[in-house]
Amino acid sequence: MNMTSSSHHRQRLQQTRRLVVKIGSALLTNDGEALDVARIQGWATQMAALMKAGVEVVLVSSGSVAAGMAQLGWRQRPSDVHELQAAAAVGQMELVQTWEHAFQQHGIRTAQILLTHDDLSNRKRYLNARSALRTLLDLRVVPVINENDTVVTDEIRFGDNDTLGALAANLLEADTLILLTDQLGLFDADPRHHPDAQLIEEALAEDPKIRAVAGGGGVLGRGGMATKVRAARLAARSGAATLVLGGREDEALTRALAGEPVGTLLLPEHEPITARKRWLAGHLQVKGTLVLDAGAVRALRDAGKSLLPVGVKRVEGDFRRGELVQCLDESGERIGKGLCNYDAEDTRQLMGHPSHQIEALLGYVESPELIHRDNFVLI
Ligand SMILES: Nc1ncnc2c1ncn2[C@@H]1O[C@H](COP(=O)(O)OP(=O)(O)O)[C@@H](O)[C@H]1O
Ligand SMILES: N[C@@H](CCC(=O)OP(=O)(O)O)C(=O)O
Repeated sequence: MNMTSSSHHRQRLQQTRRLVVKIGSALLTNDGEALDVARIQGWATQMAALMKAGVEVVLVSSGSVAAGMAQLGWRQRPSDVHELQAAAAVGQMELVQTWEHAFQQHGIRTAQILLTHDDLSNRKRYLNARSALRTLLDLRVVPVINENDTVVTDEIRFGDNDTLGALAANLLEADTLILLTDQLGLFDADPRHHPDAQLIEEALAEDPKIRAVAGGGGVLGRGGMATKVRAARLAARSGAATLVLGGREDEALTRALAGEPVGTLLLPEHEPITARKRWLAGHLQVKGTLVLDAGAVRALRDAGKSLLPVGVKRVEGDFRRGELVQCLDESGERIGKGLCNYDAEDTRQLMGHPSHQIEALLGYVESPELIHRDNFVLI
């Protein structure tokens, strides 16, 4: 196994700013019993504490089919897709109410987001989802994401919210994806069938040996470790580390983000910044244009610096904070692209001004730079 020095990599979990937590069906419903409300409250308490410490939290919650089955008194997961969809529709109501109630105890609101994989491969819907989710995070609301089971057939058959968790991590450039599950992590063989299997503490998400040990899941969720390992590879594209973590352990989330050696950490091959830049270069569509003066072009191209508002001469397009913009020199040649820390209107107000005037011009300061160098790629 491609083991790496444990403590060093665990530290990156302590630095998590934006976290996606995905919780599987088996865990949420205590292996198919009704929703485990006490545990849900426990996880909400841990997430609320993380939010108070400044971490942005996005939740991907499975469990609609399993909760619906319990409510309808079905003991066996039906194979008929329409019955699965009916169970999901019933269960989703209880699921979101339970999360809303659990977070309410901490003065935090939640929002229901139902997505399909198709939504995230369609450019326009992808950007819509991204903007809505970013706005919710700005409002300190916890998005509770699940698949839109009524309109899909493949996903509901294969039950794969692990992938949805990874896509959410890509979409929001999260630094950490936690897959909470019913095992302590990824083992070198399925512990349900091999009681002496050993927990893998750390590996590269791309390691082929990791793929080989990951088997399918139980009867409720079904994705198993195979979809978790694939999700870790997807999340690694945008630089996120994935932690497969036992959700039944006390304070599992709190301990993991304090850097304790719990669960299996699946790391991106490239440093987060390099991975994010590669992903930025290939995966996002530009929403606007900044025309830069010669000094700013030199700072970005030759000195690898961040872009400051003072070096911007013109702003085109209508983009939101955090969206991708391209940077051109005054002759129209493309210099690069990056994520802009201010929306188009604010950027227009700031252009040409030194950063110490930002507060006076806008009444707030998001950051002194318009585009941080970690979020910029040269073309
Ligand atoms: N190498 C492995 N290590 C740990 N669990 C494994 C492994 N291979 C298969 N599994 C199975 O994956 C299951 C978890 O996946 P799944 O049932 O889909 O859960 P979830 O609902 O959390 O997504 C475990 O209960 C276990 O039986
Ligand atoms: N939308 C389905 C997703 C099922 C699913 O992915 O389950 P899991 O493998 O337990 O995360 C549900 O909520 O039941």
